[in-house]
Amino acid sequence: MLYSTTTPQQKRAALRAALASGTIQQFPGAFNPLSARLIQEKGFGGVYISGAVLANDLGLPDIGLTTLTEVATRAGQIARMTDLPALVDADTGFGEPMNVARTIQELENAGLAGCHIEDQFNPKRCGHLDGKNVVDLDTATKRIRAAADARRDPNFLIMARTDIRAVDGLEAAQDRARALVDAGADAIFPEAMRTLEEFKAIRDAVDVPILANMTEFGKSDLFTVDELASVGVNLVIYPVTLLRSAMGAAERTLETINANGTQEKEVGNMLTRARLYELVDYEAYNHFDTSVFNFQVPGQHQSQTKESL
Ligand SMILES: C[C@](O)(C(=O)O)[C@H](CC(=O)O)C(=O)O
Ligand SMILES: [Mg+2]
Repeated sequence: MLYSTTTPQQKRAALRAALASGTIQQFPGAFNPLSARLIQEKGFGGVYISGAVLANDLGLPDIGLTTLTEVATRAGQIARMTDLPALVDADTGFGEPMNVARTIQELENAGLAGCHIEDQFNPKRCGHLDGKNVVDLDTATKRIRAAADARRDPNFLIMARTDIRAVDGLEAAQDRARALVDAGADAIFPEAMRTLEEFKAIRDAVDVPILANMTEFGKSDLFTVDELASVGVNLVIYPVTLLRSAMGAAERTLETINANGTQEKEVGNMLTRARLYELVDYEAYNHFDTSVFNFQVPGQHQSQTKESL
């Protein structure tokens, strides 16, 4: 009821343990706080909070227009609705090293379990689009070092994302991944890998957990979780999947209303009122008052509820 009772510290420790468990983790992207509830209910190990989704949700393209305040606020709203650890996309860190340090502390304050910081130039773009560029090694490693030094909870996960594969090739991605780990990254997100072999090459280059981004309509095929586990991937994200599904459904429903003058035909595909109430734990709120106002009035024998007064 209200919010998760698991503390951010517990979630961070849980994320560390999950990544060290040897079992691949699957984090779907929550496009709002309620969808984080659904992700938890369906048994996933964690929640991803996508920068693309946060931007698109505001009607903006994913080109670095969102601010730290917007991202930390929304990510915090999502993180506090679930007991699962939440990993947030911090883009390029919202500036250079000093800003990156502040970003980490704000994300810690917002209750996140970790974040990833990428080595793209600003304005950044989706890692699966052409025409992106990366900063030099010195700038990239400084961002990560600043992030690692700034955290106050040693379990807050600093993941370094490198977009260099699409710019300078796979070997450059291996070299950069190693350098980012040396700079203090706890995990690596190699962006826009094209094949399973490429994931394997990154796996061979570093000893820390690695992430696979299974975003649709991008440069990677949609590998199964078993395929990804077979090449040593520790964590797979489905960043924009739920937003695309939800918006796809919304579009179809609007078309149905236009075509038929009623939504009737789509009702069977909707989350029912009962399911929606279940997800927001409506029942628990019904009982809240009765437990709080169940007190003894001096001079009377039986306890009285608010209703009987
Ligand atoms: C993972 C990602 O950074 C995101 O913001 O979710 C995006 C996803 C996408 O645009 O499909 C990315 O750059 O891959
Ligand atoms: Mg992103």
